[in-house]
Amino acid sequence: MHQPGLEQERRRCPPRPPGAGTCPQPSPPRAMATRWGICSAGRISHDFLVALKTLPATEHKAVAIAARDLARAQEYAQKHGIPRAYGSYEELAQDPDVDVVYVGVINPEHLPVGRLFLGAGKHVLLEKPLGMNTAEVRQLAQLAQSQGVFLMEAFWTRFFPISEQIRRLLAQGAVGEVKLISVTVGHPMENIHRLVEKKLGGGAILDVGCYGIQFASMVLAGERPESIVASGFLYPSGVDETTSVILKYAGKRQAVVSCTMSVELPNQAWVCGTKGSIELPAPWYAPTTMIVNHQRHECPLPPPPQPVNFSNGTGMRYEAQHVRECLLRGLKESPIMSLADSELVASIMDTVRQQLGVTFSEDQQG
Ligand SMILES: NC(=O)C1=CN([C@@H]2O[C@H](COP(=O)(O)OP(=O)(O)OC[C@H]3O[C@@H](n4cnc5c(N)ncnc54)[C@H](OP(=O)(O)O)[C@@H]3O)[C@@H](O)[C@H]2O)C=CC1
Ligand SMILES: O=C(O)[C@H](O)[C@H](O)[C@H](O)CO
Repeated sequence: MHQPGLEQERRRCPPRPPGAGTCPQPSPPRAMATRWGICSAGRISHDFLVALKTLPATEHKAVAIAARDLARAQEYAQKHGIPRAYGSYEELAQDPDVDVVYVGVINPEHLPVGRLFLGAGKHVLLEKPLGMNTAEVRQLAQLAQSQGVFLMEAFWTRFFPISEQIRRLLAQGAVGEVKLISVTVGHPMENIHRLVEKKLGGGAILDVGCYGIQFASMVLAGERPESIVASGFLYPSGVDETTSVILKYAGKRQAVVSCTMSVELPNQAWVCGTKGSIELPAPWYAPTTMIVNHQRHECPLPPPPQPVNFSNGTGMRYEAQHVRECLLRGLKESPIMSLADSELVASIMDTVRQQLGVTFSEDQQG
């Protein structure tokens, strides 16, 4: 499963300190390309493949793709120049030439599909939310640990150069003590079947609210809130439509996250501190601009070589680069999006869903 070149490189590269971030510039060619397997021929898998094409082919190669239907896997393989297509995820798991699998399946499948690849000894980059609840996140984290493989939740937001700069600015005290984090995230998405159906793991909290919660967690360096208060509305299907969450932290600090699937929100984020503020314009969760103490900074993305489904979709290049860096260093989890942080985000979402009365069948399973 491991490439000899990568193993050698691992020995040469000492781990970087947590929070050091990923270099936004293309890194010089080192060792062999990271060989990606792609699990699913869905919308986000398409964007991930386009994002990989914005990186040097000497560093990132999509070598195989699997979908539940072979014809769709073949269609994606042809569109994206991927050498091998499989009609089952199991075949991808057994491909010895795949180093790391990008998993872009619907939420309730994250646990079983994640288990399949981790169990086969593959490194895994698994779409958000890592699990349907904290128990699922723990199961995946434990399996990755026992298998000695890398696992990361694909919160792409954290790996944009702007996010790296935010972490640096906060550490330098550029806005003083953070007092309020304010985030809105939401679009009209009621026409997306997987988002309104309970058995498909729908609802705004798991789909987009998670971005706001992980952002608060990043800004406050993984601190656990003292209290969580949520208020919202559900669809008749039992998944959440619109929710606002107040996370209260020690020392009179708050994060306020509003999310919805029914209307377009401003999709902006603010971090307000005792000495200034950081503002992220829309779409803040895929940030290419920030305004720090009234000064604007831009960090544009390379143009997509093919059309993408999601705004700034090529921004997934940064998480892919980060995964490669982690693998080169022999890390089993990311210092930027740790499994403890995934667990914290999941546990906050569990509490929010409990307060709203949103329960999935996965919540009943121990
Ligand atoms: N980081 C980001 O910006 C984004 C992340 N996401 C995340 O990615 C995941 C997928 O979202 P998206 O690509 O929009 O969704 P799609 O509906 O486009 O694709 C989901 C894929 O899930 C697979 N799947 C596996 N089991 C089932 C099942 N029982 N029913 C339906 N589909 C199944 C299918 O794979 P197959 O092709 O094998 O049939 C399908 O292609 C979600 O977890 C979402 O949260 C989504 C959008 C943006
Ligand atoms: O992460 C995302 O951006 C989401 O899953 C989208 O909100 C969703 O696919 C609707 O476009």
